Amino acid sequence: MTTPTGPSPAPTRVLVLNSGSSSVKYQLIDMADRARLAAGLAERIGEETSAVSHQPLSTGGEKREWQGELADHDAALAAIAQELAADGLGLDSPELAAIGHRVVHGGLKLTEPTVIDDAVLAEIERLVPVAPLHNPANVTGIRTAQRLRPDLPQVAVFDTAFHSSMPEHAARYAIDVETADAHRVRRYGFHGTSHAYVSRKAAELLGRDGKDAADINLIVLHLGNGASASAVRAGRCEDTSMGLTPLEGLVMGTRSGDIDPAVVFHLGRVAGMSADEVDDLLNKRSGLLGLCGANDMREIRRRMDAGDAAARLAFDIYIHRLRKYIGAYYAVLGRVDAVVFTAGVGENAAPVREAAVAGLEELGLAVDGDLNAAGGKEARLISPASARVKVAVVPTDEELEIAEQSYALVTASPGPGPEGGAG
Ligand SMILES: Nc1ncnc2c1ncn2[C@@H]1O[C@H](COP(=O)(O)OP(=O)(O)O)[C@@H](O)[C@H]1O
Ligand SMILES: CC(=O)OP(=O)(O)O
Ligand SMILES: [Mg+2]
Repeated sequence: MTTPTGPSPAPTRVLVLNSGSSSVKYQLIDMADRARLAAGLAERIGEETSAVSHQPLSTGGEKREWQGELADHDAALAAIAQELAADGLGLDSPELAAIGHRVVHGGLKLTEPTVIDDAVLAEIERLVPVAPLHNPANVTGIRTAQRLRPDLPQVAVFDTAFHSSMPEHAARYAIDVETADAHRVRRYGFHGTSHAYVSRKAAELLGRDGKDAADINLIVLHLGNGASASAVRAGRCEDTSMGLTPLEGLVMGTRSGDIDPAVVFHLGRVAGMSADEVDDLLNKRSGLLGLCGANDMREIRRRMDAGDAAARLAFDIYIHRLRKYIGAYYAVLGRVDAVVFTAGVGENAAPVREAAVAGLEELGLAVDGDLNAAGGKEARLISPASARVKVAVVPTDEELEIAEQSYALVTASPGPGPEGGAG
């Protein structure tokens, strides 16, 4: 007897890897129905107290936690692969269509989702100096994934891509043009995958109120560990708060955001600090952490409630900067339909949202106390019904967006694989 063997169905699953300096977030998504099959996080990579938490979503099983030592990203990906395999979703699965990687800096050349070949990987590595906290981890994640599945297309989706539409007057620093061009010193912007996804979801939300998506102006506030604001007109970025690197702009968990560049020379001349030491200070020992010793907004709120003056001041500085950007982008856009909060702090911290727009009724901005306090996982409005400018909370989903873009690319290519892709 012979068993009928039809052509095997085309693979539809995408594994998304978001590799950070000491963590890897991952999701396995089936693009046939956008079902999330598994999600998890490997953290504290390189320490003795590494941990993996894995959510087996396809089986509805219990979250699994593992603790031990993950020496490096290779070890972390091996642990992730093992967790997936335990659910029958191993990396050797023929149902995998692609592995999608979040890559933070794509520079001037890489502005579209791209199948990764040697030249693309070399370009991502070349950009390490302008994304020192992120691109090295992205490169490691890609190399490890390539080793595990050399046959699969590996797709890079860039944080900088969405902002490549910024007009020249927003993207250029006011410094000597020849020097800037010789070294590609300009504003690139980051968190673009999130800003793009959230802008689209916010337009859908406002569209239910009868707004025309092609005429919606938004101020999007992505407030996570890293934080950035963007001014979006009809789905295109007009300005964003991060610049050459993800250090410019808002006050962040451990990054200073905007600072007089002369602070750098001053610390060099007066404190004898090297460029690398100042880099480390501004990226890793500043922001909320530098101001009050904590970078988690939950911890800062707890300390404020207990009367901690340093936590109060850190919060006030964070909010002051945020309000300056709301004002600036209001002026950039001229007319604003909504201010949109997203990411860990933006989605969860009602006091941050309230303080960010407090007293701005003259600009048409206000939040409703009850709506703001009510939690929820759905995109929602938190402004009073009468508000001229809406305030919204829109959960971001960088992983789904990366999966969408990766899958679209590999299914559009003539023959999926590095030869068939864009580049
Ligand atoms: N319930 C909450 N209240 C206040 N802040 C929160 C809450 N939940 C998460 N956060 C904040 O979100 C931050 C992480 O945001 P996230 O978007 O996950 O960041 P990243 O992707 O950069 O790691 C944490 O540092 C924490 O301050
Ligand atoms: C670009 C950036 O700041 O990313 P993250 O918020 O993940 O650190
Ligand atoms: Mg994030």
